[in-house]
Amino acid sequence: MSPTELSADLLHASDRTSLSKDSFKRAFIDNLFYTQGKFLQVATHKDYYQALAYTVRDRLLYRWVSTATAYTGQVSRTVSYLSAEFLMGPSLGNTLINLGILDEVRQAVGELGLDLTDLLDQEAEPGLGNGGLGRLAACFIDSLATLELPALGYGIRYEHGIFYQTIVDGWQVENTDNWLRYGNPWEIRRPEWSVEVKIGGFTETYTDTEDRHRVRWVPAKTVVGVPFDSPIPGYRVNTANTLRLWSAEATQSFDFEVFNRGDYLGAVNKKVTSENLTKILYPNDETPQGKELRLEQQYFFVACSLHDMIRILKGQGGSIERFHEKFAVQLNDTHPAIGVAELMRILVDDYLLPWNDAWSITTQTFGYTNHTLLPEALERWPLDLFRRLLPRHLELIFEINERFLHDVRVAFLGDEARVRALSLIDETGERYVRMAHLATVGSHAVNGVATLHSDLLKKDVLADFYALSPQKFHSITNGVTPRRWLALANPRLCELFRETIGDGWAKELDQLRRLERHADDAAFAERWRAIKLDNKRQLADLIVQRTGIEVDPESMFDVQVKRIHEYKRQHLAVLQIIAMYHRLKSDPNAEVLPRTFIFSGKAAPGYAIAKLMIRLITAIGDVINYDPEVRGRLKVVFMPNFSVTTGQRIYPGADLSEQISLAGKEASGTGNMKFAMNGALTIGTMDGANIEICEEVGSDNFFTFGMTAAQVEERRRAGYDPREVIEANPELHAVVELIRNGLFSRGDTELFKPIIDGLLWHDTYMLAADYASYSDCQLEVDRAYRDTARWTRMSILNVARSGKFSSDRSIQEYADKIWKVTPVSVPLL
Ligand SMILES: [N-]=[N+]=N[C@]1([C@H](N)O)O[C@H](CO)[C@@H](O)[C@H](O)[C@H]1O
Repeated sequence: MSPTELSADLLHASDRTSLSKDSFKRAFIDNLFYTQGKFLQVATHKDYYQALAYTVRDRLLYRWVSTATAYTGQVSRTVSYLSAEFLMGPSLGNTLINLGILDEVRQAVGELGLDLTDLLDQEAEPGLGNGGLGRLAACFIDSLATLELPALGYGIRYEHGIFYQTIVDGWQVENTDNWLRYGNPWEIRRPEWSVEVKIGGFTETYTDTEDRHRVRWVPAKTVVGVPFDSPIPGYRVNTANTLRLWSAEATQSFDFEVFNRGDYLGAVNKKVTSENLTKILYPNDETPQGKELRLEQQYFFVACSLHDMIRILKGQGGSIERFHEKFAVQLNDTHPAIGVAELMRILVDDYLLPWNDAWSITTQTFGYTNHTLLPEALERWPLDLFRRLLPRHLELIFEINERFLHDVRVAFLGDEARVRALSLIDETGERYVRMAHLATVGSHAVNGVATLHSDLLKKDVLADFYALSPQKFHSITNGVTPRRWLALANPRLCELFRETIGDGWAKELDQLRRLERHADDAAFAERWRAIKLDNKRQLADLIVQRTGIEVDPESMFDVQVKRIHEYKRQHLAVLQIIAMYHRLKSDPNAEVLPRTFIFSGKAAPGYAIAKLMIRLITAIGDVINYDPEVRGRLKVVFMPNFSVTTGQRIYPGADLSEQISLAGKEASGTGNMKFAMNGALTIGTMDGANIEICEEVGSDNFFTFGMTAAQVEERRRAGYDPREVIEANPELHAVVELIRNGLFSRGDTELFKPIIDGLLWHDTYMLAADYASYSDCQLEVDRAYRDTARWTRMSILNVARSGKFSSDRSIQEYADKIWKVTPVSVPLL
């Protein structure tokens, strides 16, 4: 009997694969005892959670092993998704949804006197990402598994993820995240697949025994990359792909010799410095941290991942010349772009492939996704730092550049300006390596993450590359997984779906379109409203619990949750709220539609204006929320610590989704999609994916305002003076004066001066220019909300027409257009 048959037999024999309620109860008690060493009476909620996690994990491992067996057997073409961030969120709930056992497990633990919701809340959230880019990676690997596409997610196992945000005296305070405090039942350490990574040092050429010219890289130090694997189950399929996160460890954890010389710190120095490599996630969204450690982190996980892919290829008898046939490697932004040079180093230096063969394999292997147009977000590394950390890679990048610019000169004879613009090397200042250029030249496919964004990429940031190789450029609009963002986050609404259209929508989101025929059904609309109100009540409970602020679930919940950034314009919403407050103060008996403004989001610790924007939000709340004349008709809440878990609680309870970035700045947005599919209506600019949401749901079910991206450019070209605009708009002028005079800062006119001065003298993100249109649009929102039947109909149609925004659709496009990969069905062992 073969090992596979034997293990299949043993697996079937054990009770640890069964999904039945009773097997669960038995296994749960077993794990509580044998894993946690506790029994029901003395166990803590953490113990119960851990025991349940291990019980569910067993069922997952069964699929994981079955999947690995299927893939090994078939040498299937595999997607490798390289991302410095994976914002996974808690695993237990999502796994129960994808295995289709949520109800059984809820019942099983219920019969043991426990509440599944409590246990779900025990799980620490792995915050291994900053925002949209990291969460997109998580949604994508969920869809890859659900579509039964062989895939590996490769990233970094940060010991400390994104900071835990608390609000103290109205200010953001960053607290170290300790997601690993109680261990992580969802990962398995795989030391057997460790990789040694070189860093620093120098290169030297030599002639080897076969008289061949070779280059040797003599590193200054080596670090060991240890993989931690987590199973990624697809929805209602047997497939469980792998997320492989690399952790840095020392080649030698304790140097006895140094210790014997009485230098204890010296003895552990290697261990400490090595582990520092994956100690913490850089908390910046859109603003690269030009720190040495950041480049080391990027090279470390990319080097480990490429080494690991070659191990897998070799393990299946594959040859290096066919690496690109086995692996389709996607670069999630430029953070892993060093991969282009690393694969060339391996192919040329280690496998001695001729340059052109190596380059052909490399360019056929990589695809590059750009996620931002913000110039300050495009990574470029100083040559000195590069030379010091990665001397061989810099040599290779120069070679790549020389050959590339030769082609450019042939294509654009005598156009040296274009040569400078396209070069991988920015010759200004201390000279830099442009990572977006390396990624673009080294890939066979480049894509933006929404139609407008991809157009602007072709017209602007990568225009010269588009002119050179238009065939490389694609557009694949982002998506989000309906499993976490609907099935798990909004069970009430999904129950109504089940009764009305069945539950095929979770795998085929376009099926939601069947709800359209119920949009005018009064009884259905009544239920729809009742569900939204219940979700709002639940959100109101969370708000008072987290902030102490009482809010009225009957009021309109007007929500803006995302990273704090000037281009996302949370401060535009603040200006409008102050105008509403001002209007109310000038006529307290005016008929005002009660609104609760809910903000949430983290500011990068070094981004002072963003932190001041949070302070402004809490400051206006401190005044408005306790102003007796307002009588609770306006409430402003800043919910601390926006995360995947918090998002799951907020999206189902929102009425209005604020997507108000300056057109041309938000590449896509993904929160906008989560709101729409949970029945919130959007007030938004024609930016990123807002445009496509508006197209799908219909412009009469979307509140549009503001300049388009073209109008923004036009206005900027024509010369933009924000003071002129503010002077000309009495309401806006009054609002600016109220802030300037310290109404929201106990008379301190200095506190918000940086924001006011920014507005008056620069207004980089054109708040003043879009203010009037935004303010008018909010009045339109009021009118629509008063017409309950109309609002409910719009809400139903937003959900019914949000099918496009499933990450399954995005991934199918990547598979068809870029990766050329096909599903592999996995038989259970
Ligand atoms: N980095 N980055 N970019 C972003 C987000 N900030 O993470 O990627 C997200 C995922 O593509 C986009 O939705 C969002 O618009 C864009 O700003």
